[in-house]
Amino acid sequence: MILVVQWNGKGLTQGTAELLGGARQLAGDGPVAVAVLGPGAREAAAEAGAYGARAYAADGDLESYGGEAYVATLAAACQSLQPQVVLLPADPRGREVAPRLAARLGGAAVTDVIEARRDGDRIVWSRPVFGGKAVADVVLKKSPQVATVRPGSFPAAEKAGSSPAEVEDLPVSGTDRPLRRVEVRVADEGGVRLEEARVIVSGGRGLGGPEPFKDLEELARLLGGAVGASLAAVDEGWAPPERQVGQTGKIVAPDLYIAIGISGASQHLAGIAGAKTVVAINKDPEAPIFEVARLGVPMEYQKVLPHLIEEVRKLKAG
Ligand SMILES: Cc1cc2nc3c(=O)[nH]c(=O)nc-3n(C[C@H](O)[C@H](O)[C@H](O)COP(=O)(O)OP(=O)(O)OC[C@H]3O[C@@H](n4cnc5c(N)ncnc54)[C@H](O)[C@@H]3O)c2cc1C
Repeated sequence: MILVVQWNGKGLTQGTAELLGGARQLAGDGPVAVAVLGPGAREAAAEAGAYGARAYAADGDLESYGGEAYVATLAAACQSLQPQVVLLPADPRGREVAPRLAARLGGAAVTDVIEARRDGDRIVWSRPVFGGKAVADVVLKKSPQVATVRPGSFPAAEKAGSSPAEVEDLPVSGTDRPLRRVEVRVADEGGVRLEEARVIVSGGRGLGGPEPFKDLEELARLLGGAVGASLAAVDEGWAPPERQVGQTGKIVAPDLYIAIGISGASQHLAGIAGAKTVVAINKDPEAPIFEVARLGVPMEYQKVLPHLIEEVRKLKAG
């Protein structure tokens, strides 16, 4: 069995549909299952039926107990379900849980997977290394194989129907530890979430100040996308930290990534390795961003951006 995990219970997410797509590829004719952990998990898990997957739910407040509740609950589930592979989202929770879960089950973990394929009995997991400059193929020698998968790595599974799955309950464990959450502060991301955006318009230090980010927002709005930023722009206070793209920010995989005034440092590129098309506007024709850009505009952005916005506006109107 291949077990796909989702952390919260508000319906099955796009990310889970992608993990299900990957699970289906790797499972061949074998069974695929979804486990949803958190409040509302039962309802969300039932949607797995539409994908022909089995459904499990640990419906309860795990978040208050930190990573331990997720690890303990999943470990107990894996001990009874015996999956060969567990797929987790490559988000902060997934990065925390994957190695701990693998260690507890005597398995092995691989993080930040961007591709996976069957090679006979083995699964070959591909993950970026050296800040995205190279890709390593990894074969895990212990089972279960626990992998965190970056968004956009697999095409989302198609729904085969709409009938809800029978949901089996998983007991919630790990809530008897001394760690308790005292407060939650939710960052107001407003609009489209970076991780789910199909289009991202990102700005860097080359914008020269916070004002031009309003134009980036306008372009992103017209394209139905989200605004991103380099670490330099975030450090300057021109964009909030939750907008940072890169090695220490968000890992994104949009269809279109427009980088404006961003040099293309390896730490930034590490966050956009999964972008399908990169467009760069940068006044320095030698900027490394052009090495990954399919379309490059080696000009000052002030001379390009207003026209770009105007053209998109016309196209949308016409
Ligand atoms: C451990 C570590 C982790 C890091 N993590 C991240 C991360 O997650 N994300 C990240 O982004 N960075 C990260 N960095 C920082 C990274 O190394 C770079 O410093 C940063 O990405 C640079 O941001 P930038 O491209 O906006 O700025 P710069 O490198 O200063 O580039 C600005 C660019 O704008 C261009 N420009 C200037 N004026 C104009 C104009 N008028 N029109 C058009 N172009 C113009 C310039 O030619 C230049 O190429 C990390 C660094 C370290 C050491």
